[in-house]
Order: sequence, then structure tokens, then C-alpha cells
Amino acid sequence: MPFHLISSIVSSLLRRTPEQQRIEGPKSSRPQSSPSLGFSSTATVHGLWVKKEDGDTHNPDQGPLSQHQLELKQHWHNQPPVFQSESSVGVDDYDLLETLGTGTFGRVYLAKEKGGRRFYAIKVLKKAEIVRLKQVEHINSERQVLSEVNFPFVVQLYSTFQDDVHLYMVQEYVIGGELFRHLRRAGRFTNDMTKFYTAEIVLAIEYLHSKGIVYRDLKPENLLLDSQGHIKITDFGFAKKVQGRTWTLCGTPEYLAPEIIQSKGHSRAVDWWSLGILIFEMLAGHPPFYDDNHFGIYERILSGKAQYPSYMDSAAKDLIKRLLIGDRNRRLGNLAGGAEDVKRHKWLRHTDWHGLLNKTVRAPLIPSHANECDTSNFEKYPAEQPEDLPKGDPFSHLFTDF
Ligand SMILES: Nc1ncnc2c1ncn2[C@@H]1O[C@H](COP(=O)(O)OP(=O)(O)OP(=O)(O)O)[C@@H](O)[C@H]1O
Repeated sequence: MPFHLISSIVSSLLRRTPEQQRIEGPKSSRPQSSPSLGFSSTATVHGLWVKKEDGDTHNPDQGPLSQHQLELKQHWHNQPPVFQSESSVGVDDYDLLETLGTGTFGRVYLAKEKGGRRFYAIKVLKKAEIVRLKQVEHINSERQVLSEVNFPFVVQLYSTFQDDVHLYMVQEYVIGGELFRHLRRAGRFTNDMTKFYTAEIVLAIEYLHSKGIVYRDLKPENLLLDSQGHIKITDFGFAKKVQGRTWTLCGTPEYLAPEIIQSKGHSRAVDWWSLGILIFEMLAGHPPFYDDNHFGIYERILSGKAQYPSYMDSAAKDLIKRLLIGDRNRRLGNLAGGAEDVKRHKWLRHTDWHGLLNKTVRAPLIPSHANECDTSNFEKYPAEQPEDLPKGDPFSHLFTDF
């Protein structure tokens, strides 16, 4: 690879700090990761596109569910819900311990139930910030979607509640940290490791799509590893139940599908596109379309030209190319066979799908942890500074489901 390209990649990855990348929308506070973008007001963004309101219409380019998807749908639909909608607990029932991560609207804390033994991750969001950034719909959607899901590779939400200032989402504590951190530490993953994570993510996408949910923010930052090294998809801030197409511009620049950039309306095909980006990033250590600025990234995505490293497995490359097809009507995963087409691809053909679902397949990387409240797989964050909390709740009518 020419030197100028290598230095461009390196500088692009090093400069992926929120301040430099942010246009508007949710932020990531960690260096070297790209923040998600979410626009919920009509606006021209860098002159490239105009955001339209969300709206569902019939989507002729969305293939029917495969037989396996139907079976899976039935099986997992019959699982008893774990989420407790009638929970009477509040924040006083927990001890908030360390910060595990920060987002645009607040923090995620390791927490322990008072008088209990279990540890949780509690996402604490500031209502005023959510309203200021026009993300009310997304946060309500996140709660709605997460309350409906119960799947081995999706983070479990147990309950939600609120006080005058904050919203709280009590989730399982996923102790192994972000896949992003493990990937940056390793540089890139081996073919077999990548295959393992890809397969679990494919099952999760298949499950979500079978429930009519489009995830829309697949990237290594939103994938956590559990104590046994299995994937847990987290951050459902952009996930949405979609029956046809939707138009909200959201996602992360390097992972945006062409139809989102072109504001054509999008549906579940965008998750298959971002899976292609993710497989590439896991194998190469950097995403296929990169540039110093968002415009450059979008131009490269639309051009569809990616440079595949010579060491990349040819079958993996073939799958990536089929997922990164600009025309969603020809994109693997979005064809008549649905997710089954992806699962039958030669790169994944020998995967033990049932073993994966039952978690009997050993993960390639078991995150180290000394005990169930170990936070060594997360970055260290300074404690939150105490602030004067406003009196009263002008926003209670916006979050009635919490
Ligand atoms: N269930 C969990 N277990 C362990 N850590 C978690 C959990 N949920 C979130 N985290 C940590 O907190 C970080 C922020 O969480 P999340 O992305 O859900 O917050 P957010 O406010 O939606 O962020 P953003 O503004 O980037 O969308 C995650 O990247 C992860 O490191």
C-alpha cells in the first residue's frame, strides 16, 4: 500500500475524536472511535443531504423472511419477556459504582442492587440534554425495542425508571468490554476470530429483523463481549421498528449505507451493509472507506471503491463485496433468502449455528476478569462532578413509558 494511504489511515483513525467528528447528535467520549450521528430535525447537513421526517411506507425491495427466520422468529417470540414493565424500583435501590462509559446524554454505571448480590449496568440519561438534541423519539424507541428483545447476543434490559432529571435503563453488566478496544489492541483479528464474531452478529441481526427491528448502528464500539467472550449488541439508540422504509439520517459516518447518504429511505438492508464494513474492519484493522472528513468518507462510500489487503481471506472478501453492494436490491441479506443467504455463504458455511445459539462453541478470546464486578476491560473515567439539579420536571410528558 502506498505510504500516503497508510498515513492517511493512521491519521484518520487517530483523529476519530468526538470534537473533530461531531456535526451534531450522540457523541462518544473515547479517542479513536467515531461518534454516531442522529438528526431529528429537518436540516441540511454539510450541504450533502436533507433530513426528512421518519415515515413508513411499503418497501418493495425488502425480501420475505426465510424458513429459518420464521422458525427463529417463532422460537424467540415464545421466550418469556425478561423486561419488567411494572417495576417499582428507583435509583435509590442501587449503589452506582464506577463509570463504564459515557455517551451524549449521560453515563453508564456499574451498579449493585442494595441488599442484593447482582451487578448491573445502569444507563443514566439527562432528560434536558435529550430534549436539547432532539433525541426524544430515539430514546423512547431504544427503550421500546430493548424491552421487547430477549436473545443471547443482545444486551438484556431489565427495567427502566426516571426521576425529575434523569432516565434510567437497568441492563445486564457485560463484563468483557467493547470489541472495539480488543480490536484496537490486537490491530486486527484473525480470519477465524472474525468469523466467530460475524456469525454471532448475523444471528443477532437475523433475530432483530425477524421482529421488524432495524438496528442501524453496527460498529465495534457497540459490540460488547460477555464473560465467556460472546457478543452482546448494545446501544439501541438508533434501533427502530420499521415496516417499510424510514428516513432518519443516523449511524456512524464510516458505516453508513449509500441509501442513507443519498437520503433514499432505508430499511433493514442497511444492517447488512454495515456488517460488510464491520467484517472488513475486523480483518484489516481499519474500515474500507476512510478519509480526513465526513464528506470524503461519503464520497468513497458512494464510489464503492475499497482496497482489500492482500492477506485478506478470499472467501471473506467475497462475502464483504456481496454485502457492500450499493444497490440494496442486489445486496446479500436483503434478497429473497434473507439472512439465510449470508449464513450459507462459503466463508460461513461450516459454522455451527446451533452451537453458537446455545453458546457451546468456545469463543476465541475470553476476557480476563477477577470477579463479577471487575471493570478492568473498560477505560477509566473521572467521577462525575456534582451539579445543581433543576427543580421540577418540565419533560415528564415526553417520557411516559419510562
Ligand atoms: N450493558 C453494559 N455493560 C457494560 N458496559 C456497557 C453496557 N452498556 C454500555 N456500556 C458501556 O458504556 C458505553 C456507552 O454506552 P451506550 O453506547 O449505550 O451509551 P450512549 O449514551 O447511547 O452512547 P452514544 O451517545 O455514543 O450513543 C458503551 O460503549 C460501553 O462501553
